[in-house]
Amino acid sequence: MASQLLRIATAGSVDDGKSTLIGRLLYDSKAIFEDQLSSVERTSHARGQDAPDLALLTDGLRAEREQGITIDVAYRYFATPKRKFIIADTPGHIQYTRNMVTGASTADVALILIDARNGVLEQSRRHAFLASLLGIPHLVLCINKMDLVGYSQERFEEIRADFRAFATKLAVSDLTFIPVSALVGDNVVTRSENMPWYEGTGLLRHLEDLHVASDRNLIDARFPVQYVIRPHQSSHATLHDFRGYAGTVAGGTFKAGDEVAVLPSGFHSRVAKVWGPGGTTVTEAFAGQAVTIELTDDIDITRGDLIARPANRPHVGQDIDAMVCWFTSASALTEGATYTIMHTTRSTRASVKQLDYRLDVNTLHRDEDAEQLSLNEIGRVRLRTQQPLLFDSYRRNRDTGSFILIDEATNNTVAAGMITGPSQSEANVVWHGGAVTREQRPTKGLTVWITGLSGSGKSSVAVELERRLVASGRPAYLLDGDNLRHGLNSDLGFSAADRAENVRRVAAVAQLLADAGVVALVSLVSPYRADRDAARAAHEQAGLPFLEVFMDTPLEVCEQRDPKGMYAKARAGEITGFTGIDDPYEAPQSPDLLLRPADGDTAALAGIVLDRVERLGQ
Ligand SMILES: Nc1ncnc2c1ncn2[C@@H]1O[C@H](COP(=O)(O)OS(=O)(=O)O)[C@@H](OP(=O)(O)O)[C@H]1O
Ligand SMILES: Nc1ncnc2c1ncn2[C@@H]1O[C@H](COP(=O)(O)OP(=O)(O)O)[C@@H](O)[C@H]1O
Repeated sequence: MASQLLRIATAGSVDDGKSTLIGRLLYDSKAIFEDQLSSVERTSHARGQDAPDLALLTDGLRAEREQGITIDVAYRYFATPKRKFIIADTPGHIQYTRNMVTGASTADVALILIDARNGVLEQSRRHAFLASLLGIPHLVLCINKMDLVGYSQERFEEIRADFRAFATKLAVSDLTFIPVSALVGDNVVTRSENMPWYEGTGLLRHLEDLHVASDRNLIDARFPVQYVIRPHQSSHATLHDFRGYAGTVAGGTFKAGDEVAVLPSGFHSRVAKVWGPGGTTVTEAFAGQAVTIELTDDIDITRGDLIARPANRPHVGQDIDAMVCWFTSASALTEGATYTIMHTTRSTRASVKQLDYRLDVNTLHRDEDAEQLSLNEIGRVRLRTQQPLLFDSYRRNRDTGSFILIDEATNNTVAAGMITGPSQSEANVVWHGGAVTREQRPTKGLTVWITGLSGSGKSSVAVELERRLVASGRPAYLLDGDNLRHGLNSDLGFSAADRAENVRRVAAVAQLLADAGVVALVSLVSPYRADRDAARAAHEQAGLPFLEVFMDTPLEVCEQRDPKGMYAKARAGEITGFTGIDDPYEAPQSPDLLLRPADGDTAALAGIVLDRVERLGQ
């Protein structure tokens, strides 16, 4: 593989020596153009300086930049024989949050500068926090101006200990400290002879050797469709019938032959071909590559849809929890406000249902009474979108996990957001507590969630459980997917989005029953892991026990039983998207209970579940 590109974000102010450090990297690695250098040398000379002022390399650029208000982040490219680098240089002025978020959201590594004389300042903590919020996997702390503290090892150790104490509260997995002097050149490109006590590598060497391949998410295949190339659109005769989907791979890989699911419709197909930018086919497309995908079937796909794997899909939903950074002083984020949300290739409207808290980035304190987010402030919000989004958590995927908010009146970008996950219940809505507490109720409720293929025996076990529990005096109630689809869920079909909604509603009803002291017995195919996980999370958040029972009956057995003749119809093509046949079933990875036909008949299986329920207490 060609030398891997490293994306670097820098944080720190001019005073910390950031510009000089970048200049030093470019200068000592001979990565700057001759004309730039001679201009810097001339200017330095004119100012009576002997050595070139390396800060001019980046500051000159900044001066140009500040004339225009739109470009806040400058990207510098340089290369060594080992690697190519892009540095996002974000000025440390008032718009720091915005600049850091825009400049650093794709970074592999963040360089944070600390002036050795000043030690860890609020600003250093803020930058480190932002880097961790943005999910930048590697953090390099350059303790700069070591020449001004007599190259003191003690001072270096002191700053390192101080910063480490703060960093334990952050989600940073790789933290490196390098003592440098950008001005003199110590430990930037060449190892310093002034600090023999430092046994690590210099900055450039560290950046060259940084292993980032494993940081990339190669598992979750995601392809947000940017535009559809329709048949007859091309005048080229051979392309006359061509229908392709253009976009940038946002995770995992895509290659011809891959089975895919198109969301939100849930239709399945296969990748026929993957076209690269040059108009030739490529064997495989990776995250970050712009390609056109051709499928074997003609499916109705529009911009904003997403192609994924049948057994590995993003969340589909309208209720989203996210951390949001507010960018503008012209307005503030408040509950109830509505914005345009741009998420991957989809845009829709989003309203702020709730501002959970505002975060003090210096102390990491959460202010739950906050009523708004102003310029540079960060907080957690709950959003409701008009159309469902197809998303992952930002932690899992930076592309499908991030969005921006646009003010509909001014068309300005007012915020960037990082999705933490689907909204975790209505627990934060003002809940009108009744007069009776859960403890005061005569029985303790819980939810038994039985998942499995159609015909796996879910209903049989659930019916038997209900009978036995009620006979023993314990209130229990069966929520059967089939039955609920006649009433509560009669508006839902079997697309991935509808199934997600089906599961969400049934989980909400189960939660109410469990809260009331009833054993809610859910019998639902619920084929997607993410949906079941969300049901569990909602229960856990509300402090209610949740028991996931997996009816692990092999497909062949279910198909043989075929009590309603559904499998026969699915095989005959009379029903499409039937779970197990041409729709996926994502088996639970760690269910609370796993029941197999070999474990006994319905009565025996119900007995196993009952045992577990009784062990949870009354
Ligand atoms: N396309 C498709 N896929 C799966 N199942 C289908 C489909 N179409 C109809 N049915 C019948 O509907 C029952 C499943 O409904 P659920 O509400 O449990 O499904 S889901 O949880 O929303 O996936 C299920 O009933 P059970 O056999 O009781 O599980 C099926 O008989
Ligand atoms: N443990 C079992 N052993 C043998 N047959 C079973 C068992 N459990 C259920 N069945 C039979 O399998 C069929 C499907 O069961 P059902 O409970 O309706 O499944 P599901 O609710 O998962 O669709 C029924 O005909 C039922 O009699």
